[in-house]
Formats: sequence, C-alpha cells, structure tokens
Amino acid sequence: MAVTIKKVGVIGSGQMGNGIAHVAALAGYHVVLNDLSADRLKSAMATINGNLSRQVSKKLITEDARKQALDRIVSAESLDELADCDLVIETAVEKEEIKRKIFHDLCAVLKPEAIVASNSSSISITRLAASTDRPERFIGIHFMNPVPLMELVELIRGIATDDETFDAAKAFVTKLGKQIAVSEDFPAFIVNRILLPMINEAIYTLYEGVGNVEAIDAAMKLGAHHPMGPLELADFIGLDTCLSIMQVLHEGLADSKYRPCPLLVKYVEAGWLGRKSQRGFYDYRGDKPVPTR
Ligand SMILES: CC(=O)CC(=O)SCCNC(=O)CCNC(=O)[C@H](O)C(C)(C)COP(=O)(O)OP(=O)(O)OC[C@H]1O[C@@H](n2cnc3c(N)ncnc32)[C@H](O)[C@@H]1OP(=O)(O)O
Ligand SMILES: NC(=O)C1=CN([C@@H]2O[C@H](COP(=O)(O)OP(=O)(O)OC[C@H]3O[C@@H](n4cnc5c(N)ncnc54)[C@H](OP(=O)(O)O)[C@@H]3O)[C@@H](O)[C@H]2O)C=CC1
Repeated sequence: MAVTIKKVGVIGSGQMGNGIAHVAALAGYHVVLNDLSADRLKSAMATINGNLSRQVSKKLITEDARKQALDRIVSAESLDELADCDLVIETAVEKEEIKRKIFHDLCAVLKPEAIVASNSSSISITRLAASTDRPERFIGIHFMNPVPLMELVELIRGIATDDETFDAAKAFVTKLGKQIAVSEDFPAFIVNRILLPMINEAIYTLYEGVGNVEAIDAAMKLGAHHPMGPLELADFIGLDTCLSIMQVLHEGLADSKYRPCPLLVKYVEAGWLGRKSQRGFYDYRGDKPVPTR
C-alpha cells in the first residue's frame, strides 16, 4: 500500500509539535495540529505565526510564504479530524503510557494505509509500534529543538518497519530540507544517548558544588564552544523531558552511569521544568534569566 504524503497530522502542539507543524506547512504539506485544549492550540498557532514572522523579517521566507503556510495549518481538538492524514507524527509528552493511549485512539479512526510516527526522544520504537495496529507502517521521526533551525532529523526503524515506510519518511524529511541520521532502535537513539548524559553530568557538577549554574554554563560555552551551556540547554529542552530520557537510558541499558541526578528529580518534582514553566536552573520571570543556584 504505497502512500503519497500530502496531509500530515501532528499530535501535541508544544514546542516540538508547533515546530513540526511550522516546517511541514512551509514545505507545502497540509497540516492538522491536535492538542487537548483550544487554549493550547491557540497559543501554538500564535507561536508559529511569531516564528514565521521572524523568518520574514530576516528575509529567509516571503510574506506570501508565511501566509500560505499559516493557511495550510488547521487546529483540531479531536483525533477524528486526523482520520484522512497520510502521515501522523505523535509529539505529546515523553511518557510511554500516554503515547500508547494516543496510538490506540488514533488507530481506531486513522485510514489503514497511513503511516504513524513518533517524535519520541528515547522510547523504544519497536515497543511503541507494537501498541498500534500497523507496526510495519510505524517509524521514529525524531526532530531536534528548535525545529525550524536545527538541520538534523533522526530516523529510527522498529523491528517491523517496512522499506516503503522508511522510504516515505526519508522523502518527507528531505522535502523539509533536513539532513537525516539513521539510528538503530536503542534507548535514546544517537543524539540523546550522547547529549543527555552530558547534561546529567552537568547537573551532578552543580549538585556536588563543583560550580554554580553560571560557572558551569560559562565553562561549556566559552571553554568548549557549545552554543548554549548544558543547564541552559536542559531548561530549553524541558527538565521533565530530560528526566524521562535519563530514566529510559537507566532502565533500558541497566547501567548506573545513567542514574538521573537527584537534583534533576527534585526540580521536576517541584514543577520547575525550565523555560516552559518559567523556572528551572534559571528563573525566567524577570527581564533576563537569573540562575536559581
Ligand atoms: C531533547 C531531544 O530529543 C533532542 C534535542 O532537540 S536536543 C537539543 C538540540 N538543540 C540544541 O542543542 C540547541 C543549541 N542551541 C543553539 O544551537 C542556538 O542557541 C540556537 C540555534 C537555538 C539559537 O541561536 P542563537 O543565535 O544563539 O540565538 P538567538 O539569537 O536567540 O536566536 C537566533 C534565531 O534563532 C531563532 N530561534 C531561536 N529560538 C527559536 C525557537 N525556539 N523556535 C524557532 N526559532 C527560534 C530565531 O529566528 C532567532 O532569531 P531572532 O534573533 O530574530 O530572535
Ligand atoms: N523538548 C525537546 O527538546 C524535544 C522533545 N522531543 C520529544 O517531543 C515530544 C514533545 O516534547 P515537547 O514538545 O518538548 O513537550 P511540551 O511539553 O512542550 O508539549 C507537549 C504537548 O503535548 C500535549 N499533550 C499531552 N498529552 C496529549 C494528548 N493525549 N493528546 C494531545 N496532546 C497532548 C501537552 O499538553 P499539556 O501540557 O496540557 O499536557 C503539550 O501541549 C516528547 O516526546 C519529547 O521527548 C523530541 C525532540 C526534542
């Protein structure tokens, strides 16, 4: 059952969902953006418009392209509205039981030939695929944050993913203008297998008092030329997502070197999730970010 991708569903309109909708619409796809509430969808559309407008003012795209991209995105509070999509990308929170429930509900309404993908940062694609009615038409399409700016997308096949699905996903990602890295289906794939232990180690460095937030971030920005310090980046990714990825690495690889730092756990338990909740390793409620340690 070959499928030509024209209409793309995106489930979850957070920072990744709105970025994926943005780049897909700009590349000419019709997009149905789903989330749990009208408020979330409204704020996602405002973010997409803001990011598109920034691209216009930087002369990266035309005003016409901005308008056309926005016109190609419709918001949907119900999964029923994704029924005739050719590809659906799930990008809700990094919790396996939530993703499994979404796939169960989605497959009940989605046309049988459609491809289902997850933007999961770490969870087994084979296991997620097994919770659908179409493991052969399931694949990991892992975008990087911020989606409009980052060049890379990881493609991860589950054990059952067929060649047609892989080729269709590859063509889709290429049309978005992104580069592909193919990863085997191991916990956290390639980028996060390397990046998250570095971030977790930075949090241990803070926890053990080796340096404060400012010193740790300055060390890695100025001493290793990273564009963001590791704690700034953790806040940017979301501390809940960072913790979920470390938990998947710890459980999946059964090695104590992946133990999530207790300080990361504490921040998440406090609801200090980084930029999205306005507080994490920095406090974002004022004019400029202030370190919290
Ligand atoms: C967790 C996972 O599963 C996988 C991951 O994604 S891991 C995270 C991977 N991402 C990274 O490592 C990002 C590291 N940071 C960077 O590369 C850079 O800091 C950056 C590209 C994000 C921003 O670059 P910068 O030049 O330092 O920052 P800044 O001047 O603020 O932004 C430049 C432009 O980026 C764009 N931009 C910044 N944030 C953006 C966002 N969230 N969405 C869209 N566009 C954004 C804007 O166009 C901005 O232009 P303005 O100056 O007009 O605002
Ligand atoms: N942050 C990052 O840097 C990256 C994240 N990812 C992955 O992308 C996914 C999303 O992350 P991110 O965008 O950062 O997370 P966010 O928290 O920004 O967004 C998640 C969105 O999904 C919504 N949501 C939750 N449950 C459902 C549901 N059942 N149906 C529809 N929408 C739902 C949330 O609503 P509410 O808030 O109301 O629960 C929220 O709007 C995760 O799997 C993450 O691991 C991948 C690459 C990079």
